[in-house]
Amino acid sequence: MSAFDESLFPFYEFAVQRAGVGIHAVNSEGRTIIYNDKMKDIEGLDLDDIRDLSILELFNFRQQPSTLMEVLQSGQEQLNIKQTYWNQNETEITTINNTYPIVNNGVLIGAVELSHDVTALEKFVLQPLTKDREPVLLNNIVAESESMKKIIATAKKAVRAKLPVLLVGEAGTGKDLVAQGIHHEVPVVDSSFYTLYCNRSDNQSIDRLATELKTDAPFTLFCERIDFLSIELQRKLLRILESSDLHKRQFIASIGEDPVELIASGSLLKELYYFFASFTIRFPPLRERKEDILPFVKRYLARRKESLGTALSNVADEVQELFLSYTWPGNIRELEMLLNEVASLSSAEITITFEMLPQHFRSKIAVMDEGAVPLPSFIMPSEKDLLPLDKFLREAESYYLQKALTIHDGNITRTANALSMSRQNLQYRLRKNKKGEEA
Ligand SMILES: Nc1ncnc2c1ncn2[C@@H]1O[C@H](COP(=O)(O)OP(=O)(O)OP(=O)(O)O)[C@@H](O)[C@H]1O
Repeated sequence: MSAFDESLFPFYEFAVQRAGVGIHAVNSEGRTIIYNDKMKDIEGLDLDDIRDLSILELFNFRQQPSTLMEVLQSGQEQLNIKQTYWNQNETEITTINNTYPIVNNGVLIGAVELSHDVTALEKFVLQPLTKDREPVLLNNIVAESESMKKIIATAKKAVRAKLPVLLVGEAGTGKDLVAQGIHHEVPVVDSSFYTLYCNRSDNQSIDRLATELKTDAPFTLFCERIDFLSIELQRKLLRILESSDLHKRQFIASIGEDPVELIASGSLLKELYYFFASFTIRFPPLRERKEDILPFVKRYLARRKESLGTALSNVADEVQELFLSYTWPGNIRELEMLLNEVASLSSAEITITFEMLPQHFRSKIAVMDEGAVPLPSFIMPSEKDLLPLDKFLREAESYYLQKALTIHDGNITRTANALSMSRQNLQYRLRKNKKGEEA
């Protein structure tokens, strides 16, 4: 088969588009040249969104080191790299990636990443192993920090008052867990816990809910992330809830950001907010209540030992310090998934040591240690966080140059060679960026 047989291109193209793995290929300059439908599903982006972006602009998309960029730099393949991130649709995604350099006639011409979406596997097979097998009780939730203790106390008051509750906090802070704790606080015979997973355009589940609410059965309804529903569906949900018997049911909802901002940006219906807001419970991110980190780890290891018989029961001092200094953008969920990963790869080890931490986590810590200013995220969660383009590009450039210098031990000549620029150009850009930072 000739490599240049152009009549085969439609077949290649078809196979790439229909493949069950995400495929993302970049040329040697880091420009995207292939981005298939599966990758679009995974990342929530379109080829048109990214075609004109250089890797500089793209590489912070996952807020994790870009394996494509690393492979372009090193020429070495990277296999079985697990990444968890929040895509453009604010959906949490876990992938396992294999990234390969593409070499033609001895010259590196680009890199290709194959992404396996294992989100469902994580959620339904791996995560339940760490979940409580018994009903979640408010008293069993890890609450060492003052703010978490206050959350538990307010949740108990809400149960007594039997009023709707609004849980406000970033993803992974424990809103779902507290909703379940509220449900189990005062057991009601035959009462069930229902979760309405709010999806922008999912009319059907709202209709199913309307039918369910017509019955007499007691239950707790948890509307998870109502801010993800379109305003039209929020209005419909409100109508259904208002026509239901409030005394028989416990209604709980969650949102991911401050309600005032969500209302102002048109993502939350004011009236729906008022419906739930009798008890508003705010969950601070984990980085603002670090006292919960080590107790959570301790409890996780004890449970894992009990259910799966793993030997792990301690954390080395060095790792404890890292856990306390890291910012945990994915909150307790991120910590829990990291522990899942470490524990599933452990055998007879008793203590979690630095060497047992996965490479992607160590890279994040390394970036923090270098004092690098985290890049503004390429995909912004809300309009207010958008930076002017030239400011974003300046920050991206500064970050990239610093990373490149670190890789080459601060050696200007080697760094300039690696970046295919002259020493003078590199020095000029470093000086310019420094002035920009001082200004
Ligand atoms: N205080 C805590 N004690 C024990 N486990 C916790 C605590 N907070 C969170 N978790 C665990 O972390 C994971 C994420 O929590 P949860 O699903 O409740 O977050 P969430 O705020 O509802 O996230 P999202 O907004 O993405 O739905 C769960 O597995 C949960 O069991």
